[in-house]
Amino acid sequence: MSGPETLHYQTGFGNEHETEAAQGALPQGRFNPQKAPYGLYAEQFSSTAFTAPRHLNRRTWTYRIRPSVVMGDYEPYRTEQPGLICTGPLHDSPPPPNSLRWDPFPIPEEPQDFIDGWITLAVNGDARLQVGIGVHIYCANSNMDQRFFYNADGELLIVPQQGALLALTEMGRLYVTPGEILVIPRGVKFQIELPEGTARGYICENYGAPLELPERGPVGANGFANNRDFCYPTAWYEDKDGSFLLVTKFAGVLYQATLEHSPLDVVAWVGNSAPYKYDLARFNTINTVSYDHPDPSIFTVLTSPSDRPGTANLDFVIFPPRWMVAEDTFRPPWFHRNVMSECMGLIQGVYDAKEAGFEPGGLSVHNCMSPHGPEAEVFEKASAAVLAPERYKNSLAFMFESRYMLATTPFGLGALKRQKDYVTCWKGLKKHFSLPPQGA
Ligand SMILES: O=C(O)Cc1cc(O)ccc1O
Ligand SMILES: [Fe+2]
Repeated sequence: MSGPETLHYQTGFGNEHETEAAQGALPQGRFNPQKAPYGLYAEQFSSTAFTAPRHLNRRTWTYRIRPSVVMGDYEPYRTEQPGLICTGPLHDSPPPPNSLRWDPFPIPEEPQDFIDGWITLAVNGDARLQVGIGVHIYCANSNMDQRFFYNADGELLIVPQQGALLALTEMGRLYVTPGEILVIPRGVKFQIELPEGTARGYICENYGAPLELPERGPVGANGFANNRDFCYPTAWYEDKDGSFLLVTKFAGVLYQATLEHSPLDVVAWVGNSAPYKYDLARFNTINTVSYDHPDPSIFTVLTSPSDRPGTANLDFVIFPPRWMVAEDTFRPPWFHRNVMSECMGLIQGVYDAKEAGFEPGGLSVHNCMSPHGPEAEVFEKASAAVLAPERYKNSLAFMFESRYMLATTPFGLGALKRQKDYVTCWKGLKKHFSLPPQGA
């Protein structure tokens, strides 16, 4: 097993990293010399168009034992389990204006690896147009065995909630635990192992532009997620012949192809497109020290911009442990209606707007313009609270926020884990209105 202690990382978001698992494997001074060192093949991996502006351009040169084209043809994916992976658009499922919430899904009894353990709950946009997101959860109890996966439909933002993940990828290995996130670029081949035997968590599949760090504006040169805290793997490879499957999701359809060698055969690489992990505890939280509850955009870790300025295809926002000091302020999230569609999950603890019914591993969807906010008990309590400085401890919630309305999958709508009475958490909000007596 490769525990956290044996793995080394290179740090710096979007840096041009370079790494070799065998000394001298990385060509110097050019990317594709006539003969690459040690008989390796050079292969470029492009995550943005060749012509994307320099500050957005992402590509990596890999030096591998065999080029990726050494593989069988793709054919439809064969599985005994009916798949629960869906991709936008969902033509027969209009996005619901009702707010939705699910209890956590259980880890299955039957063997299920990371790929077969995907359940899609909501999607928007259109993967074929590279617009929108898919929201999935995963519940797994087996390592991916003799098979590898890549997603042609988007980048994967993986948010573990329970159990560590060991991601074996073309660019190297990453060990990721709850409280950390893992981002795997579109197209990178990988295998997930479960060092603790079981794992559960969330996946946001980003069909749009690769996630990037948000602007800091007047906050300045530091703060929020700092570039140096993003960890990229060092080169690692296996020179393994055998009988393997490469599974891919391409325009919403799963395919498989045979491989006679492990595709994790990159001995050296250089570039700025690679999987990375980030410990959410490193987030430098910035908030009010005077009054009012600021918009949660102050908690944005990563953003996938759309073509409309400031209006994201996907914002990944967290609600980390922090001090609350706002004076004369209703401190929990306010009641609101938002043009952006919100999908929330909970990694641990209790979320300040919802003290009951929103469990770690659960998920909620509050769609475009659908009203939501603190539940009745939270409203009463926070309206009467003594406003001393208070530390919000041991709690970590997050939000996938998108400009596009979220459609719920038929499985998600029909799931026993869906709380059919979610709306009743606001039923107890009483009328408090009264004017002072006339002439008083
Ligand atoms: O709906 C939610 O709980 C997420 C949220 C949190 C917050 O602090 C302000 C606005 C918002 O949408
Ligand atoms: Fe909200």
